[in-house]
Amino acid sequence: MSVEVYYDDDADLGLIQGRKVAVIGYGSQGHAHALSLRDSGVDVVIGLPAGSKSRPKAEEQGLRVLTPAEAAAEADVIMILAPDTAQRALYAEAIAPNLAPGKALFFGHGFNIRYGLITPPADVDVAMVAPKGPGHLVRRQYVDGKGVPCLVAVEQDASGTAFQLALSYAKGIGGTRAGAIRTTFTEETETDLFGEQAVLCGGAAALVQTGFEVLTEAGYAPEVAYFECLHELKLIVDLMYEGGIARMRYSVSDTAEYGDLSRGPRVIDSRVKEEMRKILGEIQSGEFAREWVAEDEAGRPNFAKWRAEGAAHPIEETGQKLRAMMSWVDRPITETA
Ligand SMILES: NC(=O)C1=CN([C@@H]2O[C@H](COP(=O)(O)OP(=O)(O)OC[C@H]3O[C@@H](n4cnc5c(N)ncnc54)[C@H](OP(=O)(O)O)[C@@H]3O)[C@@H](O)[C@H]2O)C=CC1
Ligand SMILES: CC[C@](O)(C(C)=O)C(=O)O
Ligand SMILES: [Mg+2]
Ligand SMILES: [Mg+2]
Repeated sequence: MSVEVYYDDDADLGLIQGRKVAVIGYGSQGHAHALSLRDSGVDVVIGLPAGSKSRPKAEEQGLRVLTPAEAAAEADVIMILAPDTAQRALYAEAIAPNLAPGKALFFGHGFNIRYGLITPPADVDVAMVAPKGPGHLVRRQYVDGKGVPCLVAVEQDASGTAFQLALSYAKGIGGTRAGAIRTTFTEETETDLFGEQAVLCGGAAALVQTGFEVLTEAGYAPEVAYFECLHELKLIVDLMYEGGIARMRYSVSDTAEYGDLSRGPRVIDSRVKEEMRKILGEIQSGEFAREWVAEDEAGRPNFAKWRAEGAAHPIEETGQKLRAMMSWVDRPITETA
């Protein structure tokens, strides 16, 4: 199945420049969207609760910060970039009362629409601009004149121009420099959850930790194991990013390539593939969404425990020491650029 990919020349920045945009939330994605839209000449206001710790970060950047309800009331386009689990209550309390015909409700991920946690009225546009990358890199790439690809979708086209408006927004954050793909809320939500669970975050982190454990438990130095299993992974993935798996295989030694071809499928075997299919099934059926919403409502006990266990893994201590010697690696995370 072929998809439509849109680039800068396909998008009219003037559409979003002609609207007032409320960015609700100023975290990883929120700061990137808000600052890049502003730098693209868009009138932006930030919506954050009164006691939010993000408020000073946005204000330091000269952005106007209101409550979510005030920002939603002022804006023509309301982009929700609060945590997925906070969006249902946020929408009911602050956004829904401030929607009116002609306004547009935007999302950075389809979770709340796909799983029926938010049901907007029929007279507003409902669209999504979902960058395929972490917010801090969305901003960094924009500043560097590059862009992170985006998925763009329209759930409800009350105005008849929702897609063009979403594409214009994507241009404002640098997405159409790299390419914006037209998709649906369902496809974005299900593939995004699958990607982060099985490959990008869950799969990659477990692979790195397990490789580190096997080497250190066999008596090898943690520093050697760290460089081998974590640091070098970025350099290997950089080659895949630039030219696919083929370019990585071109650059590594024939010995590495033979080991890759003969041993890789033993690590990621049919059992792993079957588990990936199960994970996808839990996403498609809504089981994962129900579990995550219930976990959040219970105060996130498992999330907190697993996060603490991850932070206490020996690879973190080893990495901290080694990265301290590499000023170009330990780049601080900021909500400015
Ligand atoms: N992280 C990423 O790179 C990506 C995220 N997305 C999607 O973007 C959305 C935002 O995620 P992400 O940027 O990670 O979120 P973060 O957790 O990084 O930031 C959330 C922001 O929302 C604020 N916030 C929390 N509760 C509320 C509320 N009730 N009302 C208004 N603001 C609130 C937080 O303020 P405070 O500082 O006070 O907590 C913070 O500024 C999600 O839908 C996510 O799936 C999509 C692609 C990638
Ligand atoms: C890979 C994780 C992600 O989907 C992202 C940065 O794209 C997220 O939800 O943060
Ligand atoms: Mg993602
Ligand atoms: Mg995601």
